[in-house]
Amino acid sequence: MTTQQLTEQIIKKKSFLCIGLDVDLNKIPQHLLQTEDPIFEFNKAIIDATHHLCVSYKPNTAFYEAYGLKGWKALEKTINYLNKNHPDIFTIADAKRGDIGNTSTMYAKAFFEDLAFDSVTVAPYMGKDSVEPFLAFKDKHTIILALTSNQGAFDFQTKLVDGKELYKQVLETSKSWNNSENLMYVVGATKAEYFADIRKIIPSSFLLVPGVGAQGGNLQDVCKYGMSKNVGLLINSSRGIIYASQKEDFAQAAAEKAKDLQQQMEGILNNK
Ligand SMILES: O=C(O)c1cc(=O)[nH]c(=O)n1[C@@H]1O[C@H](COP(=O)(O)O)[C@@H](O)[C@H]1O
Repeated sequence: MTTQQLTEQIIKKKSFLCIGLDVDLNKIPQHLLQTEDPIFEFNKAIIDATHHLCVSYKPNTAFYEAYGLKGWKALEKTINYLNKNHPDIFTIADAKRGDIGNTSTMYAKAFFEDLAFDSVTVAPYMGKDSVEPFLAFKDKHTIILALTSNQGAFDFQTKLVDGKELYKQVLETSKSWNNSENLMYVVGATKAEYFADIRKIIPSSFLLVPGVGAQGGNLQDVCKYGMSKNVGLLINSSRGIIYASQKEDFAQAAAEKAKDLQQQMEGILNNK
């Protein structure tokens, strides 16, 4: 999917919501545990109830890898289900990969070819040759960590290197990489006051913004400082949506939480 097509979906659905599919078997409704594939059944019910309210889904691979082969199979079934039934939805494998070049190529094949995701999250700290193998894939997107939502972001990312914050060095340097038009960036919703500075360096790139909901980030503030001419934002919420209820009505409850965010987004887009 191209960024142009993603923007068209945002305008059509009046939403720039990304729902995080971070499935924890301790948190899903008990009755699903009796099914053959509880992780996939949970995802399918959430997707069926929310696909009209969001433009993207982001399974974090940790929540699948934790369950071994069963978990990876459920991830494969989930991406296949999305690609077959909702090809207009932008899919993100949140895997935070990155390694020496030939290893990154294999990671890229795993997520872009074998699993056919539209994008993958990548840690940029091994530099250009660790990220370019992902960028080489046409119409696929590489979402690198810029300024993350957690407290530890202040350990390194905001430290000055040659007089400039490290995350700004990442933003600036990454623009010179081959196929950098395929880059998107992670910026945490908990860091709203940084968005204006970030937009000075990357005015139109898409930003994946996690941290709304369970981590306390504020949607209005993020949009005020982070929205570009073409919207340029994907706001992620995982636990705040998918665990709205642990009872039989869990999918309906998730849809209500998603609808609440979608309506706020519609209001913001109308006033843009
Ligand atoms: O790359 C990410 O998506 C990510 C980056 C970041 O800075 N902070 C962050 O929370 N995430 C992911 O976004 C999701 C947030 O989940 P909730 O806090 O439950 O909404 C999790 O899958 C995190 O791993």
